[in-house]
Amino acid sequence: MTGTHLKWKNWAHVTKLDPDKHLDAAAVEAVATSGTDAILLSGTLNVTRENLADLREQVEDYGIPLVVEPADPEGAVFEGVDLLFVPSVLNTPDARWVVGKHQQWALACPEIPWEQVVPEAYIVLNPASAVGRVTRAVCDLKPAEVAAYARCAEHYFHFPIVYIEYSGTYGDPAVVRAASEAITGASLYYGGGIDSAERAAEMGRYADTIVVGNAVYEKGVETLKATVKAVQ
Ligand SMILES: CC(C)=CCC/C(C)=C/CC/C(C)=C/CC/C(C)=C/COP(=O)(O)OP(=O)(O)O
Ligand SMILES: O=P(O)(O)OC[C@@H](O)CO
Ligand SMILES: [Mg+2]
Repeated sequence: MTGTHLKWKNWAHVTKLDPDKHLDAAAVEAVATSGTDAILLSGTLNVTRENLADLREQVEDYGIPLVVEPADPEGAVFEGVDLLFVPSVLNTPDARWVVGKHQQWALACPEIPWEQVVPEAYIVLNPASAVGRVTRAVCDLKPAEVAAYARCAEHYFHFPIVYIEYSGTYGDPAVVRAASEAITGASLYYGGGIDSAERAAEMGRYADTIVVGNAVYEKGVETLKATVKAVQ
């Protein structure tokens, strides 16, 4: 399976696994066969080439699409994965997280396989999350302000993915709804605090794709399966 042939735009449910956390083999198998459409290998802190490769080896034999979502250029590893989802954070005053890291990456690696790269427009809304702290995102935004970022992402920058990120906490459905009403062509991702079928269904009404991360570790695979069932 090559990246360009993957129908990532049809994914309704994605599971985000963190290379900095451990799952045993039974849990990995249960995630890979849960019905989730893809596995994202991603974390803001403590992701190394080693723990990323270890996690990739645990998940790679199940035939499920694998995506790396790097938090820095060192984490941009294409080996053994289908696609790279590369974030740009829109609501930060620090341009490093918009295009600066990307420029450093392009400088260091002149031969990036761009056809395997899918850019993501992140709107980071939990200031206490690792990604919120690292990027110093301005999170105190009204639904209309988030929607305006989403419109810029789609119509001005032509990002294929707009990602409403509440990592670690459950977000405001009114914000996700406003973003969904603001865009037409881009895929709307929602991630943060989804740990039940009810929350999956609520955000799944507005988002094209929901992302479940912490609940896999904190609540287990049965909960993950309930979130899959709620949106498929
Ligand atoms: C140019 C390249 C290849 C990379 C730079 C990419 C950028 C700009 C990243 C900035 C945003 C970021 C750090 C994204 C990482 C993905 C993400 C949001 C992971 C989840 O993070 P948390 O759940 O907050 O962190 P932990 O899981 O580490 O606690
Ligand atoms: O870990 P949770 O809170 O499920 O968030 C999912 C994902 O959006 C994190 O980047
Ligand atoms: Mg996390």
